[in-house]
Amino acid sequence: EYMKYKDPKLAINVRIKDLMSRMTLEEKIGQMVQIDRTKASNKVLKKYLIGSVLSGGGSVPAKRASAETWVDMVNDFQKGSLSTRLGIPMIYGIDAVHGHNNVYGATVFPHNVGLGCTRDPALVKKIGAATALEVRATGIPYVFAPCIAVCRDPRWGRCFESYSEDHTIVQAMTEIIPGLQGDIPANSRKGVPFVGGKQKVAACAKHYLGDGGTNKGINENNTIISANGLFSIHMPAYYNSVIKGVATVMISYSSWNGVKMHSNRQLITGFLKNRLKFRGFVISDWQGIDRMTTPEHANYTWSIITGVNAGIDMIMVPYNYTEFIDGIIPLVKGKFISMTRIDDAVRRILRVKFGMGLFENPLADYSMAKYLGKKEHRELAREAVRKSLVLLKNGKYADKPLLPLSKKAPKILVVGSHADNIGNQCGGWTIVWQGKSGNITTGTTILSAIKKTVAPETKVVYRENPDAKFVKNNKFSYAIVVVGEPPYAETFGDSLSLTIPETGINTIKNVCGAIKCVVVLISGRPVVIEPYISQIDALVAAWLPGSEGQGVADVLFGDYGFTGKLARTWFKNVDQLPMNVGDSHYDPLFPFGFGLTTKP
Ligand SMILES: OC[C@@H]1[C@@H](O)[C@H](O)[C@@H](O)c2nc(CNc3ccccc3)cn21
Repeated sequence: EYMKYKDPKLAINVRIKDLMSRMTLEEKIGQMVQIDRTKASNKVLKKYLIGSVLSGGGSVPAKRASAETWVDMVNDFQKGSLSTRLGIPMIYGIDAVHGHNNVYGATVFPHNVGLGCTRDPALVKKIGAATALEVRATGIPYVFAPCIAVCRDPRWGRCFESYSEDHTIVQAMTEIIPGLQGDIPANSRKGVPFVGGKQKVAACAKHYLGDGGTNKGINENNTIISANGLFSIHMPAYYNSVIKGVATVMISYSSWNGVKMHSNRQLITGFLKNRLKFRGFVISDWQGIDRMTTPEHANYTWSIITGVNAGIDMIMVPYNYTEFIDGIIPLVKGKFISMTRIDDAVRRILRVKFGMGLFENPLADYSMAKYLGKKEHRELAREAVRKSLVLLKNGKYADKPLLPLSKKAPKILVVGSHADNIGNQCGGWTIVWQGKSGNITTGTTILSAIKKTVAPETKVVYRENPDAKFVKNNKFSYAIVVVGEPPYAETFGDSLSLTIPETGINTIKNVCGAIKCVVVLISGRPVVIEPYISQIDALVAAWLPGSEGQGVADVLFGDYGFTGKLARTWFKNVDQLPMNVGDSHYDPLFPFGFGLTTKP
């Protein structure tokens, strides 16, 4: 029969009010629960009234699953939610942090560390729009992106997820949010979540607050900084995100001056909700409330009370959802958590779901499958790769630049662990959580791009790690050396040494010691390179370019000029860290903003 909340002609506030008035405590609590897909099913969603499901890094319905398989999985979960008493649709979330990176065949864009070097917010907005289409192709309406961390120490394992050490660049790159969600209508109230229809997705500004400022870059650790420092460096991009209508904000595992962010009521409720007027929902990180205690999960009751009372609206449980539900219900009944707090959380979640049209379009179809890995998106990614490259050295003598390389050299040598390896050029959060070396998805390796770019008569010889004799005795005009960091994510990426693996250094020495070489560095951050600079003729920072390696060859061979500028200080040695632009003591190998250019 007719119920106001089901009527799309009514104002969202009217629909929320009507629905809230009908909901039991169990139905309200269910909306606050997000579980991993491995624990979800049509039956579980129906029985426990779960409001959200996620794919953790690399969690897929099947290896190399097609868009249609994804759609079928999401729809099956959704039908469970739609069959509940009130039929509130669930929202499925996934980390699409550089394209739809969990999905085989999706376009993999450069990671944020490279995008910051483009200084091109309009480009990043287009990347958001393309990503939204590829995510919707798989029936998913919500992404845990963008990460708007301001990484202040490259020893942090997640520094590659940060656009820059300079918050103003991070602020500019929040343009990805209207790309993902759509432009907010001119007269809409600031802070209200906005998602413009079935070709757009809800976004998530993360991780609030100060994730990029932890001590020595230790992941999930302590950000020791004054309130002034926190608000001037780590907060600004959240203003931009809220003004642009970001639908959700994810809380950081890290602490500020010893206080866990997941417990920080002043910053979550006091500032983000009450001062910035953020009206979307706040989501915890994975087991974020468990990790409020040491050891984690040591006092789950306290974690639930403190996390929910701090202002967390949706809990990424993700596995022990019965423990959470059975834990929180008595806490509300016993007034440890007020009904007002629960209603605020549910209202925010419903506002996002109503606002994005999820009640009207809860189920996906196969009509958007064609967007996954679409040629136009790969061309956009290729452009982003071109603009992200930073030329740090171009020839041992200023009047003898090595780049752009000749396409007509008779014979050239390509070497290195990262030259013919899609997995290595994509980095972490690709196909699997940590990323993986090898032929893990579709795309163009740097080697195949080089082969496509040089003249047909040019001979391209590839050796992953040749010895010096081979290099010397084969009359190569020059060598392209592609080496760098292996893929990593989160704590696995934390490094105090910031060296690249020995093999890569070996390759540089063997090759650059014998013939003219251009080193293309694949890394998630500045790494130790100073000791080898004198042996290297030309040096390119390529960051983590993603699936479209053609963009690297486009610029190496002069079809396009180098334009990228460092968005991060390149240190001389790790003893200098942390060292950021503006610091009183600033003695970099290459300063923030540095980047040589070449003419196309
Ligand atoms: O994938 C969901 C979230 C992601 O959006 C956050 O940015 C990230 O902090 C995040 N981490 C995990 C899983 N972390 C984890 C760490 C150690 C063991 C198991 C899981 C999930 N997520």
